[in-house]
Amino acid sequence: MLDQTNLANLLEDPSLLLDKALVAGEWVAADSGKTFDVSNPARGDILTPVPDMSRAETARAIDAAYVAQKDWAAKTGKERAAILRKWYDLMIANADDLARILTAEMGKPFAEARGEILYGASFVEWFSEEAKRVYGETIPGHQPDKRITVIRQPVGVVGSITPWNFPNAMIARKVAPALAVGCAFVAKPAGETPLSALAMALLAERAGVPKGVFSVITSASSSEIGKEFCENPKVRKLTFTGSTEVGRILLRQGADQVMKMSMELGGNAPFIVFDDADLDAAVEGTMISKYRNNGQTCVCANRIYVQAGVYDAFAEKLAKAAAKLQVGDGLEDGVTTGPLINAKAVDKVEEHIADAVAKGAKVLSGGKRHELGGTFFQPTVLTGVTSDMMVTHDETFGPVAPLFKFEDEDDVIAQANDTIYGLASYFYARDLSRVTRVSEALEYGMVGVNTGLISTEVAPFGGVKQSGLGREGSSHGIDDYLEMKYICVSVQDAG
Ligand SMILES: NC(=O)C1=CN([C@@H]2O[C@H](COP(=O)(O)OP(=O)(O)OC[C@H]3O[C@@H](n4cnc5c(N)ncnc54)[C@H](OP(=O)(O)O)[C@@H]3O)[C@@H](O)[C@H]2O)C=CC1
Ligand SMILES: O=C(O)CCCC(=O)O
Repeated sequence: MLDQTNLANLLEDPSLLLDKALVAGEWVAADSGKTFDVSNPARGDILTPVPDMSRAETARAIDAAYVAQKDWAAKTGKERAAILRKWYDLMIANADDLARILTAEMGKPFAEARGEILYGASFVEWFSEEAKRVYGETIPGHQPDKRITVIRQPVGVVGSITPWNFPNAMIARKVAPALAVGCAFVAKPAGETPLSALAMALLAERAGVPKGVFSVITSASSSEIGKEFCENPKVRKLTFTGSTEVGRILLRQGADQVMKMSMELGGNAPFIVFDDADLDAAVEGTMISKYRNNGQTCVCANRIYVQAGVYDAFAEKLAKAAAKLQVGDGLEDGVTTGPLINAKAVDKVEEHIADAVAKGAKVLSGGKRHELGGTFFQPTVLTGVTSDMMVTHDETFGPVAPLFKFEDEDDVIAQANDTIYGLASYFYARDLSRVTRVSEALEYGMVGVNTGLISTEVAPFGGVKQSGLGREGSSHGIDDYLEMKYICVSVQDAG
């Protein structure tokens, strides 16, 4: 049993565990002196208090960002790239410590947390490379004397609000493109998981990111910080990952300033298994897509549609695989599945299962709170799930695999698309025509074909419909942090 009573004792570099926030280049307490506690969801013990900041500290961070951004943008792409590359190297060098901090505050198993650190760092690496490629355009003039060029310039100061489920990667894939193109950045991480963000900011400082270019505001009053981002005229863009409900609030709040918005919101991912699929591969893909991060990702399979001919065999194999997951404290060896983030999340999972069972579904595996207590929950498989059940329309965000039975392709596509969401979707099939047809028919920003894991820094991550606006990652990931400027020059005759 590891001694986690003091997280700092588990770290090779204990200075990465911070209890101050980074505002305008200084590590400080809240003006009021108030703090709030960050706790370990696996054990319930308090890891450390952090400053409970308000609009005033946020405004100071924005002021500093506004000033610092000018010099940062004036550097060459190559100079910014070198600093980001150093930041990437430091994230890799400190990956174990960053992963321990992440597991302690969020709960995901250490190996998965380490995977997230590498994933987060990959965005810093990718965008350090893109910093040198912020290309413009030349357009043939519309009149003989006219020369037209298009340049792309940083939007300026960016505010970010991110959730607890990926405390490192969700910030990394926003701050990296922002800094790469010359923006300055003020981050507000989730109240549950600010420690990963603070550790990242310390490493950014060590890498040479200048004072004021990257601030991290810790606060238990997220709505107040959100208002400052939306109402302060020095902030030109807000980037958010979280629930669709909060995304709508922020879009409304930002409307008065007509600010640029990137939204990565909720999902309700369909995962379809056709009769011709490789069943074992489909089970493996479902396990990754459904139980990764204990079901707490916006791209997790939420509705699993299985064609009638393979339904029973698939359900049996999936239940067997789910029963093998090792639930426990993510810092213990061999654990594959941590706790849920909080009691509210457990209530939601229980509500979805109870509703499904009351309407006729059967629990094939799991179904209950785990004997470990706290917010641990048994990985669950439900059969006989139908469209009148809550799980059909609402993201469970937990370890519940609801299996729907379907007969034909048109019917399952209609069911898969019958949602306000459009983030990730998945299907398993071997028929090439079907693969093409179904990929085109799914109304989603991302489609995984014969794979349950689609996330990578090299591809554009994002949704359609009410799952969001904009894309993160890939060469497109910088677009939202840039403004286009068109310059028209009239060339006078030499004489
Ligand atoms: N797309 C995704 O990746 C995610 C989707 N979700 C979905 O949302 C559900 C609820 O999860 P939850 O964590 O409550 O998600 P929220 O959308 O409430 O929280 C995400 C982030 O937004 C902040 N926030 C909350 N309310 C406001 C506000 N009014 N103004 C500004 N910022 C705000 C939170 O801060 P703080 O935590 O400090 O309150 C957090 O940093 C989940 O069950 C899941 O369905 C959740 C997380 C991620
Ligand atoms: O849950 C999210 O918000 C993002 C999922 C992480 C990823 O796969 O990139």
